[in-house]
Amino acid sequence: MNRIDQKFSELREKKQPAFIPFITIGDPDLRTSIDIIHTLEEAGAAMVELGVPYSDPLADGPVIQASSMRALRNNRISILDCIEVAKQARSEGSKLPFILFTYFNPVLQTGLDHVFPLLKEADISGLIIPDLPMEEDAELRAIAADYGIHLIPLVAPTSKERVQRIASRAGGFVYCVSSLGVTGTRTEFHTGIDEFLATVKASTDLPIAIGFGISNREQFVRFSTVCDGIVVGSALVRKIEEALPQLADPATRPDGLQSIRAYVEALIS
Ligand SMILES: O=P(O)(O)OC[C@@H](O)[C@@H](O)c1c[nH]c2ccccc12
Repeated sequence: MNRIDQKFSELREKKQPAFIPFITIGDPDLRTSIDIIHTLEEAGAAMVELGVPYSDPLADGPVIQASSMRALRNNRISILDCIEVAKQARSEGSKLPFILFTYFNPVLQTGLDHVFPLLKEADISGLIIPDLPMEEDAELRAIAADYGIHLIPLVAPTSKERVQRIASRAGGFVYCVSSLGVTGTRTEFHTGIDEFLATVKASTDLPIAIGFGISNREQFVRFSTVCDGIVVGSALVRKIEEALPQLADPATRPDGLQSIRAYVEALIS
């Protein structure tokens, strides 16, 4: 059974939402990303989105764009490096379901036939490719299914009539984007967000998760009543950015990791 499915059914039993953090792999470096993955797991993350840094993150706001640039500037992170990070974290005992988050170009450049065996070998359970529209995902969806890897679709409040079609082909869970525009913390969400979430929920038996803009406990609680999962990216990436000086020095590294853990624990428990 796919780790994502397993985790959602465990959490459903406990009537708990899945906290799904997003981090940019390689920001500030690969080893620190592995330590952050372990820290997120200790803090209560249900699964983790491992972001492949990309030079043209068109769907990302300033925080994640800066994070991608740091990762690429520090050490030219490739999609293969990110897959390796997942493999290493697993070999160090992580039980988290891993979701590789990547724009389509790095997958295309590496080649589907090359990427999928590596994803499988690294025990990666899901894939999110924000710039791969449903109309063009047939080949990738078929290969993902062969490897038992969920291709997790994004649905936006404007996806109205497409929601049904997108949800009917989804795997793992349906990622509901809370607002139009790019990633980044928000105080307001798309008007009609609750109706949108109800529409998605009615169109699939899969769990639904919400992302874009969530940063505080009040928002986490609000969306936990409707969604099975809550994704937090920018707010967490910002915390990592603030902790960079501590993470850079072995003497203060534990404090840096602790500040990340404290943020997550305050958010979800
Ligand atoms: O950063 P936010 O506002 O918390 O949103 C989650 C988001 O970071 C993560 O899921 C993600 C990172 N890059 C993306 C691009 C498109 C859709 C989603 C994403």
